Amino acid sequence: MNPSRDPATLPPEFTQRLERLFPPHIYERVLQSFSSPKTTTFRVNPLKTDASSLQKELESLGFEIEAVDWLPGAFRLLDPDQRRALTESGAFYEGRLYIQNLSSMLAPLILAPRPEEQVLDLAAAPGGKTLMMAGMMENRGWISAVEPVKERFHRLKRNIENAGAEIVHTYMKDGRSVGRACPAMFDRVLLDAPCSSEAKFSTLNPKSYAYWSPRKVKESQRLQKRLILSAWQSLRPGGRLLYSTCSFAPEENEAVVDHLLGKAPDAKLLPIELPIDNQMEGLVGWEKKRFAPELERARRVLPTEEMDGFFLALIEKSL
Ligand SMILES: C[S@@+](CC[C@H](N)C(=O)[O-])C[C@H]1O[C@@H](n2cnc3c(N)ncnc32)[C@H](O)[C@@H]1O
Repeated sequence: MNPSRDPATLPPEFTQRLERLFPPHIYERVLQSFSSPKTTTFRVNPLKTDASSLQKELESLGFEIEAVDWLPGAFRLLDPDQRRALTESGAFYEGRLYIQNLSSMLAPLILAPRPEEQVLDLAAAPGGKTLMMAGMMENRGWISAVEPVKERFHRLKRNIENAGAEIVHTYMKDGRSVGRACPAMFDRVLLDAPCSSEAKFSTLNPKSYAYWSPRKVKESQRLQKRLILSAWQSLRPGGRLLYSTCSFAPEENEAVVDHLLGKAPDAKLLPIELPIDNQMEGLVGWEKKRFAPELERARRVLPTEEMDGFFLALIEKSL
């Protein structure tokens, strides 16, 4: 498969599923986003510097950047040709900045961990969200970051050391076992679940969807259902769980959260306020399957020229 600007190169079974999921005007937009290059965005690491010093440092080196007005500490790189130079800059190497899609930054923003809390990141590598949470917690408290895949685990460790995130403790473990091992231990749990990644497919990188199939979506769902129950078990009463994926598939999103709601009478979905326009509430046109009405509170972030597609659900455990 060769890189192409034509969305017609995506697997037809995949685009048909999207067509059933979204209203026509959104479907067209989503489809086009798979063939457009994305703006590079990044985040200041407040454990090493502050946004205005970072901005001055990068501008003095000739980088064309702009602060994202709805997300303090986030920037966009205006000149796409400077991406390579950014990844070779001292600020990048020394962990003063972290390149991250804006959609990914929404998960910590909505979970909102605070200093001194006990936090679990159940699927953590390479660590972008873990590090953002360590910054929000001002390096005070405790973050357990779990990742079972060896190479990814070591990358996570390197990123944490480089960022100076001293409150992060890493565990090379399967997230499915954590709930049983650490019941009711955490104030906040992030489950940024392994998924089919279909909201990040790009026709410019056909490898991104080379192995996609409806069967893969179902396989992801099986793992996600077990991970969400483990995440729930590890959460203390009164605590909050943020479930996110970079997939559009209801099987990997609503169905997984619905599975938890069916097993946990103490689970309640909370409304989510996102500071962006490109979002969609609830489900449109997804065939016969019905989910708990509360699922309307979950959000899909629609892809744009600078944001990947994303799904977010915030769930609270009753006291
Ligand atoms: C979407 S990525 C996480 C991205 C990360 N939160 C970030 O922002 O950098 C999902 C991660 O889950 C890991 N994973 C796969 N199976 C897992 C399991 N059984 N338990 C925990 N994590 C798992 C994958 O290796 C992958 O690193």
